[in-house]
Amino acid sequence: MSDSIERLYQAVIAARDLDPATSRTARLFQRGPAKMAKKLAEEAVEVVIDAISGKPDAVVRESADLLYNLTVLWASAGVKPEDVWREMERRERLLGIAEKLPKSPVKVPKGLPKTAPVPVVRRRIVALENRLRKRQP
Ligand SMILES: N=c1c2ncn([C@@H]3O[C@H](COP(=O)(O)OP(=O)(O)OP(=O)(O)O)[C@@H](O)[C@H]3O)c2ncn1[C@@H]1O[C@H](COP(=O)(O)O)[C@@H](O)[C@H]1O
Repeated sequence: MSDSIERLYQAVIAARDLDPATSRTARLFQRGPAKMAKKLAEEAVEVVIDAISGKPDAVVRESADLLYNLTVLWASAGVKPEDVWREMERRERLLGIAEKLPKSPVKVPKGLPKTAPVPVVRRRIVALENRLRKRQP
């Protein structure tokens, strides 16, 4: 799937400077990030509605539109697909490590007065992330 998105990203970059009268992508770039964001949000809602309505074929079509509009917004924001893949790989490593940790739920002591602040449960993954960040060059 990442190959398809990377090809689409290259096509979006190539279409950016085409004639907005004939290229939807060029028209989106001409109208700017706010319009791109609006289209992306609309497509996300369309995916949600079709999924809840039990229309998998429509979910497929709208997901393709969603990925197209996301790719356009990435290009506009200066984000490349490989930036996102790198973040996903980083989380996979973190989650992979976190999955091996014992899940120790934080026990809130009984009898705390109602006004006492509830202890903030910091997910272990955050601690791991800090450790990994220290290790990275
Ligand atoms: N992958 C896509 C792609 N997916 C979806 N879309 C457009 O996204 C729209 C889907 O959103 P909507 O359902 O809201 O459609 P719409 O109601 O017509 O859109 P609006 O009237 O709301 O603007 C469709 O009209 C498609 O034209 C795409 N438009 C272009 N591409 C690719 O982008 C590249 C550049 O193409 P051009 O933009 O045509 O230069 C090419 O590789 C294309 O294949």
